[in-house]
Amino acid sequence: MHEHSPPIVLIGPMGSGKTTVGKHLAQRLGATYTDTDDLFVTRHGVIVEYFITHGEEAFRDAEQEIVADAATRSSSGILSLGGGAVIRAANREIVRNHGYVIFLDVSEQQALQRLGDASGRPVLAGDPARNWSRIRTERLEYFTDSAHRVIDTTGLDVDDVATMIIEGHQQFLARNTTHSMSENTTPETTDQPTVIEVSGGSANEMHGGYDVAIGRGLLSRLPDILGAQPHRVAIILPRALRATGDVVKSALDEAGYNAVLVEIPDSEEGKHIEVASFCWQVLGQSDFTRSDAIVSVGGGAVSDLAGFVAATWLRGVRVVHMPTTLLGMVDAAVGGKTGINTSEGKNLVGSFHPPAGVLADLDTLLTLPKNELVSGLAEVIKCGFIADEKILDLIEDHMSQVTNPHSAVLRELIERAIQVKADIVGKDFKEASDRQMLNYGHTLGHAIELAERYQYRHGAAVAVGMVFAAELARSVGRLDDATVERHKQILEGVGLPTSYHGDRWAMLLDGIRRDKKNRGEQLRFVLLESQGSPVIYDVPDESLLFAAYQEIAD
Ligand SMILES: NC(=O)c1ccc[n+]([C@@H]2O[C@H](COP(=O)([O-])OP(=O)(O)OC[C@H]3O[C@@H](n4cnc5c(N)ncnc54)[C@H](O)[C@@H]3O)[C@@H](O)[C@H]2O)c1
Ligand SMILES: O=C(O)C(=O)C[C@@H](O)[C@H](O)[C@H](O)COP(=O)(O)O
Repeated sequence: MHEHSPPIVLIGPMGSGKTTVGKHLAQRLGATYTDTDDLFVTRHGVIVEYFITHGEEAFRDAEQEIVADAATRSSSGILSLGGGAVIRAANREIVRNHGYVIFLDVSEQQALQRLGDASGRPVLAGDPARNWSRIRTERLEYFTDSAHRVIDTTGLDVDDVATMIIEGHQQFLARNTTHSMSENTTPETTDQPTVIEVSGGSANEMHGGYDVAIGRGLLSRLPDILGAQPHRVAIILPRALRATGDVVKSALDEAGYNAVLVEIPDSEEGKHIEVASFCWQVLGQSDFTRSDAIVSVGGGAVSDLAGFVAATWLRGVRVVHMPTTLLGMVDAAVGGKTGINTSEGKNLVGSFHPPAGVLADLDTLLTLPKNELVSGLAEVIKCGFIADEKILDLIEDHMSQVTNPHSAVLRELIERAIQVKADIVGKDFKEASDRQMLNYGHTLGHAIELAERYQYRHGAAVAVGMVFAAELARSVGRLDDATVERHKQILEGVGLPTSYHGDRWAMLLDGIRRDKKNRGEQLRFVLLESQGSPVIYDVPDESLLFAAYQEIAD
């Protein structure tokens, strides 16, 4: 580590690995390691005793002095902050202005495993699991607020976490050679974006084509896509992405638009008619006209809902998607399908409404939890099986890199998956024929999501659905054993499920009967006849489905 590099500051809840990762990082970088809790003990004695004798306020005052000293004195090195230090706004500002701040997060289960019997942690006494969760939740906003980057350390090896931090730190330094650190909320472009066109002009054409840009620091492109016409812009986003939304809003306000933030419930909770109705209300009260525009910032649930609102408000206004999940980038934001769920099923109400453009900023993936990256990989793998085998080869050859948001492999996977989708959507926007192939794995997948009341990740459900489709294809003599096995190997390899509860068939069949590909009583599936050759299969007899289900039932 260069002697004048800003310190790497680790924050996070108990058990997230601050000490272990911090010491390991210091060793790898030949840097110093400082822990504010250790400094506290050296200056004031045992923390718990100080806390009890002097009270929390006095403890936080003393801790604040230590944080200020440690952050400003160390021009380099690794600094680990006591878990509660982020409660003080002053501490958050100090570390953010003086260092590269990493929020190490962790699951409750893994934190408790790491903490052992937690006897040295009086704040966990009584019910460690409940107390740990409560404390993490209370501090979550502060952690997120202070951090330049979030890393979920659950299940990760300490050396891998260190590598992610070192790579991130190098990029951070590169970005800050010409900017002060406090300006670092919007990462700067360090490379050329890739632009993939989704062409219009097919028989069922209803748009003139649009671009999907993939790269870093793409926000500056937004005004160009919106154009001069819109006066008002509604940025639809979930609460969790408020900080990103603020940055987008400032950029739009600076560019002369009148931008409003419209916060909606997270994930599938947002894909409801009540939420659409709330958005229509905001647009109405803000006097949104036909020349105004909507920007979605978030995952697939947000682009589906925001796209639906854009499609229906005044019978259609412009929408630009800024996907912030892998799944959103490679799939949901790309093809102009919009929709909401009803209590009977997934995406049952919706519309085809092309975006004016899509900005897939890879830097947003830096904060995405690993399970969400894994979920997005299901749609990438789907594109591999239905069209581009190189996707599968890349994943098999670089398994450890596919969830690393910095890796060139992940970027190539994203670009290839988008290309597959763009090629299909460009020819059949309204799903009259070939577009149905993008539904590979979704017939059972959507039924699982419904059965799970949308508490199951979309990608995970699609993964199970693809293995089911592969088993069905094998059982009717369409697909060879090796390709079926390849489904299981690759999906399991990245951490996706390939089986589902044996006792849920009746419930799943209900969902399958409501799939949009069915015609009348005829159930239809997308099956593979070989790698890269999907077809529509009219199911001649429901008992075939049940038999295939036995192959994936656990
Ligand atoms: N329209 C389409 O063509 C299409 C295609 C595929 C999927 N979909 C739909 O997309 C939805 C799934 O999308 P998804 O997997 O993106 O899920 P999601 O939108 O629910 O997002 C997953 C979670 O990640 C959080 N998040 C988003 N960006 C983040 C970031 N940068 N850092 C940290 N957290 C972040 C969200 O707040 C949310 O909690 C489903 O509803 C599915 O039906 C639609
Ligand atoms: O773009 C498409 O077409 C797809 O089918 C992509 C799917 O991955 C996606 O999940 C889509 O939302 C499913 O659409 P639906 O029509 O089955 O609701």
